Amino acid sequence: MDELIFDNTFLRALPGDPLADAVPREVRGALHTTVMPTPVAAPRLLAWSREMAGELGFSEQDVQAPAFAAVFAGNALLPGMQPYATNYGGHQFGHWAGQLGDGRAIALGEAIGRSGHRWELQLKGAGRTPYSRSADGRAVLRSSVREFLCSEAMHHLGVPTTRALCLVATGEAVLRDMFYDGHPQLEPGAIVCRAAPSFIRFGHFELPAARGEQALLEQLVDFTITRHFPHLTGDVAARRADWFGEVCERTARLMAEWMRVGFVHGVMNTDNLSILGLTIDYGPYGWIEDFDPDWTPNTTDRRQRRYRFGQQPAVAYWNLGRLAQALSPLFASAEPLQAGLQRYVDAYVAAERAVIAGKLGLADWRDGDDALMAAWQDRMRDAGIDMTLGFRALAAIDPRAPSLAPLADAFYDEARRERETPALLDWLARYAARLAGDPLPQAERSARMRAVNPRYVLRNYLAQQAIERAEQGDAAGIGELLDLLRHPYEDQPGREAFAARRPDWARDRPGCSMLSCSS
Ligand SMILES: Nc1ncnc2c1ncn2[C@@H]1O[C@H](COP(=O)(O)OP(=O)(O)OP(=O)(O)O)[C@@H](O)[C@H]1O
Ligand SMILES: [Mg+2]
Repeated sequence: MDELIFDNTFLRALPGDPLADAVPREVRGALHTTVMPTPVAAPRLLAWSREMAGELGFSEQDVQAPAFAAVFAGNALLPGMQPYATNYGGHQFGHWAGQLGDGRAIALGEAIGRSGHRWELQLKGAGRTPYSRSADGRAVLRSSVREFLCSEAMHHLGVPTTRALCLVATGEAVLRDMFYDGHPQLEPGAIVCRAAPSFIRFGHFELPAARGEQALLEQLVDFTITRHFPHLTGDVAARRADWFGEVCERTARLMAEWMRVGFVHGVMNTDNLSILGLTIDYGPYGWIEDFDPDWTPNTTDRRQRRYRFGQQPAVAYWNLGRLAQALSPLFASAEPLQAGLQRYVDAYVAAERAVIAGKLGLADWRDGDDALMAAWQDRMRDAGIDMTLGFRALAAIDPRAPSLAPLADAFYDEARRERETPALLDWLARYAARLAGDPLPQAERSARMRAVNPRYVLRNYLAQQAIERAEQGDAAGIGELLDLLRHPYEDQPGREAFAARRPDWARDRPGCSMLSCSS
């Protein structure tokens, strides 16, 4: 375990807070504060990612040793680890919120993986930092299970994401008012060790910009480019312009991926958008079940629905606008920033077309295919079809004799199924006609479709079942789900139940369809 090498560039290259304690405060002129994780009573390993452990050179024996749980609960450090919390701001639900920062996330350092890639390791729920404001710096088991599982599930789906190394129970209770209704309860606490090339967010740039700390902003921009976008060349002005454009493009591709798999982030504040285009902060996220572009899992956003599924690409664009505004002091004119934002639009259109062609099994996107997709989404919404099952079933449609048989298990409501059958058959006929003019042989088409339309996703109720088991002391359900979600595109004999549509009991149940921000 001691062989892991750390090279803590963020800490070394960027200005830090002269104070090193966890007293809540405004931290100016600095991007990080040295702060130790607060030790916990009884660390116990609940789950771990085989792939991430392998990348970091941890053997199964290492992982199972008590020292591993101690390190990733924040009770001990490996040589080379230098804990710190970072300083960022953000727009929350459309409003500038000022300094936020890592209030419960503590970075341990940047480890060099077996592949040569660098991984910033970060504990979420490791205790108070100067950025905790009035909160406790901790995380509950339920939100930590969800973060651990979804980080790895998204990776296996091929969606850019921060990763998770392990999940450790703290043996301590955390007080949470889950529905903000005046009924706080003690819940088991946990810590996830996340891993990513960097956790830099849009909000890291917004905060120094809002404070007029231009030199700090410039340092952060140039550090980000040098460390994380080394392929960009040219003079400083050109590199900065290209960098912003690439951030826009990566964000566009990420949005197309979320829309492809039916992921709703739930809290797309600018402090939760990664500068590397990774999915970051698995809070009150959810997966689309009965197809509804207006759905959001986040109970805090129930009325405004700012972060609803169908709105995500537009919100990302709005967030990039805030980033552009923050960066504007570094540009002689607005033109490069506007060009970058245009790159978002163009990249999103291109990525969306590729997603449409992939999900419908078309050799190439052609004029009219977006309307075909939109019509299918309308049919799924009106008929109450499960998104994952609905798309997966399309691969089994025979274009010479289209029928609804492959969709038999995808409906949530019998009456709506009956009512919408004629419209569905019309759509199938239109789809079959489109396939008739497409060069892909049927077998290849089906295989391609199954490679982009997952069979297994982290359905909200599945995560909730694993959480409830873990809360009862049996963490095995977490590992079982992770194992399933390692191969989301393969039919896994014996595991059909995990692909089934959400059971009725889970429809309106907290944790299954409604998630609280309280975590
Ligand atoms: N229990 C807590 N203690 C201290 N700070 C917290 C706590 N929960 C959230 N915060 C802080 O509130 C802000 C917004 O929280 P948000 O829910 O977006 O993030 P998060 O889930 O804690 O973390 P991350 O974005 O790192 O995944 C962040 O600054 C976060 O650190
Ligand atoms: Mg956050």
